[in-house]
Amino acid sequence: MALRTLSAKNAAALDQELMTTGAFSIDQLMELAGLSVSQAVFKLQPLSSGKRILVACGPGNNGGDGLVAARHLFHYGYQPTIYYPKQSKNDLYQRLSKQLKDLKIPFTDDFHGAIEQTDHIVDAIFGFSFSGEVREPFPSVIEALRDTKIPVLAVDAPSSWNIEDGPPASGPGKGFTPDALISLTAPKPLVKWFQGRHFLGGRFLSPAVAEKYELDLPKYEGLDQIVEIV
Ligand SMILES: NC(=O)C1=CN([C@@H]2O[C@H](COP(=O)(O)OP(=O)(O)OC[C@H]3O[C@@H](n4cnc5c(N)ncnc54)[C@H](O)[C@@H]3O)[C@@H](O)[C@H]2O)[C@H](O)CC1
Ligand SMILES: [K+]
Repeated sequence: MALRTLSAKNAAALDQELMTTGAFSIDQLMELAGLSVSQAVFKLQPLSSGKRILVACGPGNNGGDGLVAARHLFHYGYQPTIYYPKQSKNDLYQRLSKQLKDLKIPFTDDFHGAIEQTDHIVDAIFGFSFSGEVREPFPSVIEALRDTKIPVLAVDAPSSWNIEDGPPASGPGKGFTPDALISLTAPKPLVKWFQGRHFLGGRFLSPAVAEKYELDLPKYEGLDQIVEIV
């Protein structure tokens, strides 16, 4: 099933529309995005195969999705660890971090040490607003994601990939091919170059918005917040 894609520009416009005329708040959208990420982890990494999940969070909303996912994962019985080197002062991210600290979920500054002690990794570093060369402190983190044998689930985009043009031809992300991807609301054009397991989240889109942005509304099963694209 090849779903229609959403450019970075239209993804930002759609989010703005949901939060204005659509009357959603960013907290709601991020909660639903993070919940869908947690469900993808549950599908990819059964609790019986290892509970340790390293969640790498970037400075924007992609990172926020990772923080939300970590909270849900804790409640499912996983042991998340957070790497969040560029913490935003924004109230929403502060509250999401506080919720995790109240659950005694560890935050680490040592990504390279943490990657040796995890069963699965969530790449919530950059989403549809990534552009240009990867800036510090993330180049060595992206290299570690590229080189590790531990499975990686990328949130909305493999971090460092160009949203329209896919994998970078140079830099730390050259050769970074995560095992799985969860696209949020709609796949971005980069999925053309992605070959792993692919999930879609965003079970809140109205038929009218889907039609306006020319998106496919997939058939979600039961209580699922995700659907696997096969
Ligand atoms: N509709 C949905 O399903 C929702 C998805 N969400 C997620 O939000 C991201 C997009 O979030 P945004 O804040 O616009 O941007 P990013 O997180 O992708 O990144 C911005 C952040 O990164 C910095 N940055 C950009 N380029 C670089 C670079 N080359 N080097 C270093 N740092 C860089 C930039 O300065 C910002 O700080 C979307 O993909 C979804 O994951 C929302 O949760 C809402 C609902
Ligand atoms: K990402």
